Amino acid sequence: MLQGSLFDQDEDMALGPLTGVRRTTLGAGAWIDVLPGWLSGADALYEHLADGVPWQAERRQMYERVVDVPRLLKFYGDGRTLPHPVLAEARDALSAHYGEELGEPFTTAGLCYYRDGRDSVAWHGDRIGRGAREDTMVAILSVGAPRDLLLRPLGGGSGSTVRRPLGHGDLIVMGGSCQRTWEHAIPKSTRATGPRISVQFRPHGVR
Ligand SMILES: O=C(O)CCC(=O)C(=O)O
Ligand SMILES: [Fe+2]
Repeated sequence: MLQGSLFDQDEDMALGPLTGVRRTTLGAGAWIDVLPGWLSGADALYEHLADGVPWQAERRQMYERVVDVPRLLKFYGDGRTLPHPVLAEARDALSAHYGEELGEPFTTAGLCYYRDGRDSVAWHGDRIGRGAREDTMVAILSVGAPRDLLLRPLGGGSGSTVRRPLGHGDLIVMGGSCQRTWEHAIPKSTRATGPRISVQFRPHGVR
């Protein structure tokens, strides 16, 4: 459960204007846009998603072993009804704000549930789809406990790692060549860490 005292339990859920995003150029054609507190009143969304999404535990082949994926997942493809109306509002606001630069709308939503600090996502780029070849954007809305998102240039060594803490209601957008020239990760945390849910909005064919 979230600690009520830390969060805005009674605040109305509302998305702020995207005009407040701040862009950081990472290099090699990659950038990130950050907007802390994009969604206010995010407690209700966290609770709704934690309880209401049919979360899936997945297992993946890793070399000769099958291992648990260290987070729960649920993917909503193009045209699927999202589990809360504010997520459709968020997707449409992102499409309106970035449409010209991106050249297409955001259409899918991937949800991840990090139950505690042991859950994580290893270094990767979102390169299953077109992100392997083309510039694109992946926009992430974070709710629940804060976790760090790390970014590093592909093959560039850990000296150039960028750390962006993502808190309750925060938005980060990875853009340009970020998925193919950089990698990102949510590292495990050894500190007592509450649960976090992230919602990744992507265009059609990016995964
Ligand atoms: O949880 C996050 O913020 C990142 C998730 C991610 O990188 C992914 O699902 O591809
Ligand atoms: Fe990713």
